[in-house]
Amino acid sequence: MEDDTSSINVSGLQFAYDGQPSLFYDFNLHISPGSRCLLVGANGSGKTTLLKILAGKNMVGGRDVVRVLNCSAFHDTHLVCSGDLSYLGGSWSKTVGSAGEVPLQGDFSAEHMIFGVEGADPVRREKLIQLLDIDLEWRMHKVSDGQRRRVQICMGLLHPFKVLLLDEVTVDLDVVARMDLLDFFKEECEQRGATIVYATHIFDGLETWATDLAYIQDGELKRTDKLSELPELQKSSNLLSVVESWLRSETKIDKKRPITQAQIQKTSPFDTSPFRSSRHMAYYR
Ligand SMILES: Nc1ncnc2c1ncn2[C@@H]1O[C@H](COP(=O)(O)OP(=O)(O)OP(=O)(O)O)[C@@H](O)[C@H]1O
Repeated sequence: MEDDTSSINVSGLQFAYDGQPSLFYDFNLHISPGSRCLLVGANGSGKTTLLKILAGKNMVGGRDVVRVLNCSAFHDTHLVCSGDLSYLGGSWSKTVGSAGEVPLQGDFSAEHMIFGVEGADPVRREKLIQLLDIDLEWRMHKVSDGQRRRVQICMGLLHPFKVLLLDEVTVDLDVVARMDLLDFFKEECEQRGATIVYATHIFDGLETWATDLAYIQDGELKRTDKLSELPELQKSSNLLSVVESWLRSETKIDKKRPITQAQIQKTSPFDTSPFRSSRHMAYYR
């Protein structure tokens, strides 16, 4: 059901890649302002696809299906152009307002990239350059992955976002950069009421950072929890082992599923999709 007070409202989302069975079917998700929500799930469960849909990169249904800040993520392009909605993904490019996708691997300086983002507040820009320890003289085609990532993150944060979607962007960062960045994100949520959805497989330090967690299996939302109320976490206080146990039990259930003769006939030796969920099994019947 639509909830006007949420930053993110997904109601009855259906989505399939061309020629594929539905990845999302009647998918619903509501995230409150100020949340730092971890998006967890196995490889291929749909995290990146969901983040891209939330970022307005795919048209899915009508204007009411995927709402961000009470606007349609796909139709209301001002969300991205204004910087209110920012998406930082795995590829080496950054969507910068109306300039569209900006590549981050050419022979440009870090300064050229960062100062090329229009309308940035100089104080915020300086803070981010310091925080991410960026040398403005770096040439983008000669930097390490972690250094290139810092510039990408800096550009993505220059405008004070209201909703930030992060797809495993801290993976190249060293421990200090990652922890400083997580602190900065926390501050942004607590001081400005910004909302962050963060898909990751790295759980170090996230027990006390995240406020919420959404767990996806094969495009289905298996659970959403307030981290402070997660019963398993109260027992072990280790998010990694909690998520590990969920993912391991997922595999066990799948392995126990019987394989029908029809599936064997319709499946190539390299296609494991019928093993993944009962919904996908139905597709192959
Ligand atoms: N462009 C595409 N065309 C067809 N199928 C795709 C495409 N991108 C992803 N998929 C499929 O959609 C499903 C979900 O992929 P997605 O990348 O969203 O998963 P994920 O949870 O982000 O995985 P990971 O943890 O590995 O990043 C997978 O089965 C994947 O094979």
